[in-house]
Amino acid sequence: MHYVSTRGEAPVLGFCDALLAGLARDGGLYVPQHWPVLSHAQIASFAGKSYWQVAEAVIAPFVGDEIEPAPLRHMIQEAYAGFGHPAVVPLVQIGDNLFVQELFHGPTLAFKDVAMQLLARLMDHALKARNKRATIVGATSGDTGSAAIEAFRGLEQVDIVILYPHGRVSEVQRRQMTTVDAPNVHAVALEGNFDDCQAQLKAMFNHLEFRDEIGLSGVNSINWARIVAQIVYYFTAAVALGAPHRKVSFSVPTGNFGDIFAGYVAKRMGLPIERLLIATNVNDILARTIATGVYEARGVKETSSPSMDIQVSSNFERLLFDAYRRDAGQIRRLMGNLAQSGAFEIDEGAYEAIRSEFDAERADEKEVAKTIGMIWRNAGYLLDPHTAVGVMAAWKAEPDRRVPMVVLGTAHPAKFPAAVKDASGIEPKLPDALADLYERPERFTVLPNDLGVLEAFVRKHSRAAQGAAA
Ligand SMILES: Cc1ncc(COP(=O)(O)O)c(C=O)c1O
Ligand SMILES: N[C@@H](CCOP(=O)(O)O)C(=O)O
Repeated sequence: MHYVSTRGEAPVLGFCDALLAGLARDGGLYVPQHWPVLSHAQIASFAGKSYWQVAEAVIAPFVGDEIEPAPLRHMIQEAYAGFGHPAVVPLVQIGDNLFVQELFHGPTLAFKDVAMQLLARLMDHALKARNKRATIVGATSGDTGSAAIEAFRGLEQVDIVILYPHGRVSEVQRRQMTTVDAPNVHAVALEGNFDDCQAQLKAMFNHLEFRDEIGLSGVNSINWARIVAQIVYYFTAAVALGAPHRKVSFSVPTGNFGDIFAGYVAKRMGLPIERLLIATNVNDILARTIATGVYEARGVKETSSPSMDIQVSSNFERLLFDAYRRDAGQIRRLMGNLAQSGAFEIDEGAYEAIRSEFDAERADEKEVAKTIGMIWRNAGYLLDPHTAVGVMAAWKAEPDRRVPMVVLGTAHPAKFPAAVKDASGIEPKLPDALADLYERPERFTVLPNDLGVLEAFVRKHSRAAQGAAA
């Protein structure tokens, strides 16, 4: 399998090089040259299989012959062995034809662990095979950062710097990033919002000299391998509910568009998904885009679902690339408009292609609180605010739910205890492994939203830049 950039001006790479590259050198995102398709019989055969078996079948076509089957299997098995539920990502019914897929049984209690636990193993494998070191820089609104730090801490081949928006993540999220005592981990509280963190990260990738000097790699969903690992749970959920003989819809709490894009890929691979519902909080750029065809960034508002307080949704570029029939020139034009004027308009044919696959709904702060309270009272189930956005969107989009609707449960309620308690009266408890989180000492550096300062910090902590032997 080969990977091409959505902007068409970067080298075509194999899986491991795309994995280590993160963002393409032309500023675009890597996507596979074609979508692999699984047969009806193959999808049907997933029924009753363990999570790692389905993961192996779904992920292997994207890896091709770049990693031998035995080590790939071993990495997948190891990645999910530590999850706190035997089903890894169990389904829970919370209403008529309404389910939550709990993606938060990994070590940092958010769906990011599902991909990050595998990504760290894949990167370590690829770096060792090349006898190389990498410096990972990640941008986070809270969950990617903690999952990445947990997955990469102590790894000999990598140094990791995580940029999070100062004062705009929950206390649990912050402590998960700042209390890890490992010499290769560096948490930076950036004076700005998540979009600033992501913009600085992309600026580092686009500064090619710096990128090469530090061996820059990425763990955000701009990295194709993140998306690959997230495709798997669409298959396990749908098959548990009767696929491929029956269609299933998904409501996905959305920010950077990575998680729902994984659902789109699952559909391209042959999974019978009826609708993909983009669920946004009041930072609703994607809901507005689906309604009007105009993608227009506005100021970010702080909400009780901080991980979705995002305006520029990186992975939407991957969808546009498909919707424009893979015309990279069109993507360069749209991204140029976005950089220049903060907006672009999607042409009619591409807009129709997007509308044929996606719906979108938005939930405001009152609706999120109401949803958490109602589901607690009616189903005895505690939602985190991000998942609550997904449930409210599902109610709005499909009140009668002809087909089963799976809401992706993207975080454990204990990551956002204040918001959950306000809405339900219940204070969710952290699992035992994190019970002393509030007592652990914190270690982080506050830095201004300034590329030069950030690059100097990263360079100082990069063993690759200092020429340390791998
Ligand atoms: C808890 C939670 N829910 C939803 C999202 C949105 O996912 P995505 O950015 O893949 O759209 C995020 C962050 O990415 C998150 O951390
Ligand atoms: N919500 C995310 C934002 C970054 O998203 P990613 O999927 O591109 O890593 C977070 O929690 O950091």
